[in-house]
Amino acid sequence: MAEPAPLSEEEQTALVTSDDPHHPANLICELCRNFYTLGWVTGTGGGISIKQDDNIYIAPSGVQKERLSPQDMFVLSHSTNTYLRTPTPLKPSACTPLFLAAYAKGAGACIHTHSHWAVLVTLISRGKSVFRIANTEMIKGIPWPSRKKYYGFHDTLEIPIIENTAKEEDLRESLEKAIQDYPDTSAVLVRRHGVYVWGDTVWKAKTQAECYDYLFQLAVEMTKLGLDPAGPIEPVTES
Ligand SMILES: CSCCC(=O)C(=O)COP(=O)(O)O
Ligand SMILES: [Zn+2]
Repeated sequence: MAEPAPLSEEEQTALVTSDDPHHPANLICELCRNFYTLGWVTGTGGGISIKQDDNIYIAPSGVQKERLSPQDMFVLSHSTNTYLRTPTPLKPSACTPLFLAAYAKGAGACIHTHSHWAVLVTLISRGKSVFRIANTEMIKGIPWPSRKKYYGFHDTLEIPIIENTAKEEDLRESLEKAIQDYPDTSAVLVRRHGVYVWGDTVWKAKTQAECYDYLFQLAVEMTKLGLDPAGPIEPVTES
């Protein structure tokens, strides 16, 4: 099939220009400012990508994510895997292959954070390739696709952990394997690095990223107190 003709300058600009605050190009800027205040995307690392119909919106690499403007956004066609918009002299996020792995699973948005809690949870998991937590209210914010429901309070949530690589883009293979091994997961932790979280929509991805981050913090604090995040509920012995 012939390559589609490249878009004109005006057409490329139109892809990222909208008064609608919910337009992906606007939303990525707003959410990155919020995520920066949470410590999720500081020092240019981390970010978010949003898919609208066939168009995937991606921020540039190596720029301060809290200072993005809609005109900085790359737009990739999912079906043809070609860029519709490439704002020079920028490069698309190094997380792009990882975002694409989430889109291959049917996601509508993918968030990558460098949250301390995500990093610490991979460290307390010492050499394990999965993190587990159970009997915690915020587990109920995480979908369980094969059961067509959300996890329940008493369920054990498992999040795969992969090892970091020198270059972000080289994580793709092990992230895809983790998704294969844990087909119900909507997050993959990267040891000493952070986490990728995806959801059906941008709002679901955001809610899930918040629930995961809460669970990671809780697990780290529980472990410091000598409590097992995946342990059973203690029976009540005194009235
Ligand atoms: C100091 S950030 C190191 C690279 C990284 O982990 C990352 O998430 C950067 O992504 P970018 O979108 O800036 O390519
Ligand atoms: Zn990163």
